[in-house]
Amino acid sequence: MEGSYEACAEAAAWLRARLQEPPRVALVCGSGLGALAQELTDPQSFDYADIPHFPRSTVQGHAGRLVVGRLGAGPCAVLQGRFHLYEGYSPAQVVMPVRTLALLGVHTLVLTNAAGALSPGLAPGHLLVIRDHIDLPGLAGRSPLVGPNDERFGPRFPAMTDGYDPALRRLALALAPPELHARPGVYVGVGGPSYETWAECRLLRRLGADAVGMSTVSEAAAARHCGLRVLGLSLITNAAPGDADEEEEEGGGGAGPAAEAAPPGHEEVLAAAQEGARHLRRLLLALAPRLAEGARA
Ligand SMILES: O=P(O)(O)O[C@@H]1C[C@H](O)[C@@H](CO)O1
Ligand SMILES: Nc1nc2[nH]cnc2c(=O)[nH]1
Repeated sequence: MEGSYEACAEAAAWLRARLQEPPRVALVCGSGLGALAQELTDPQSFDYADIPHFPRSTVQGHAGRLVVGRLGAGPCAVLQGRFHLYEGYSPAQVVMPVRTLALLGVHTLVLTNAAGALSPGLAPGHLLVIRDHIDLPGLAGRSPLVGPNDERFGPRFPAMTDGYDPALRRLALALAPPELHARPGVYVGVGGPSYETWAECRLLRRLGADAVGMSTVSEAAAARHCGLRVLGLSLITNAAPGDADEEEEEGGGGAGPAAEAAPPGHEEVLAAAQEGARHLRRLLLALAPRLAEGARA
């Protein structure tokens, strides 16, 4: 039952019976980004604990609440909190809210996250508009699409070359406030919950990733499987470790990696995300009319 079509359909029916208007657009808030829901007017709020079959949020900065209201003129659902593989949830549980919202009639999904910068051009407070992703858990067999395929969600072999909608991406880049220094790039999703080692960061950079995080990729795969349009936004909250460890290894007398930057921590991630959310809220409002347009891809 966990994460099955029937579980998602029951959750969707429960919500439909209580909503003034079913949402057409949905937004998933990353760590510390729950304030994005403050842009909704006429909000109705539901604790995940009350929605049938919804998992529980266990991570600080993820309130565990679904808020449905109007973003601009269009009906929109905001998930204040998501589920991660490192919490012990299965890939199907992680994407259960996305599939539930698809069954409610959502056609466009905005995935936000807090991420570490791998690319030297990115710094805390900057926005990476996701052009493409590397789904490391998925490549290792932990995709929500593994297992018997339920055709009511989508096809056995969905394409992912068009994972992130190019028109929405261009629009986000054009409308982002200058404070966000928005640029397109590649997000790599890892399993977590430990932050990356120096060597892992070096590997991820060589794979072509610009930012690293512990979410988003499973949700994007499930969303495309259901035919949703996806916009992915990574708010950079910290620099992932750089490339400076060789010198220490060789006994070169350098300051060494520990001196280069403080190691990442969740408190720092939350603080930077809350700061950046102010500007992200403006971007969402500007995007609202175009998010509301359109049907499933
Ligand atoms: O849900 P997101 O991807 O925004 O959360 C990031 C990844 C980890 O859950 C946490 C690490 O600080 O923030
Ligand atoms: N994996 C990972 N996730 C993050 N989320 C926010 N910052 C980071 C980071 O540096 N690494």
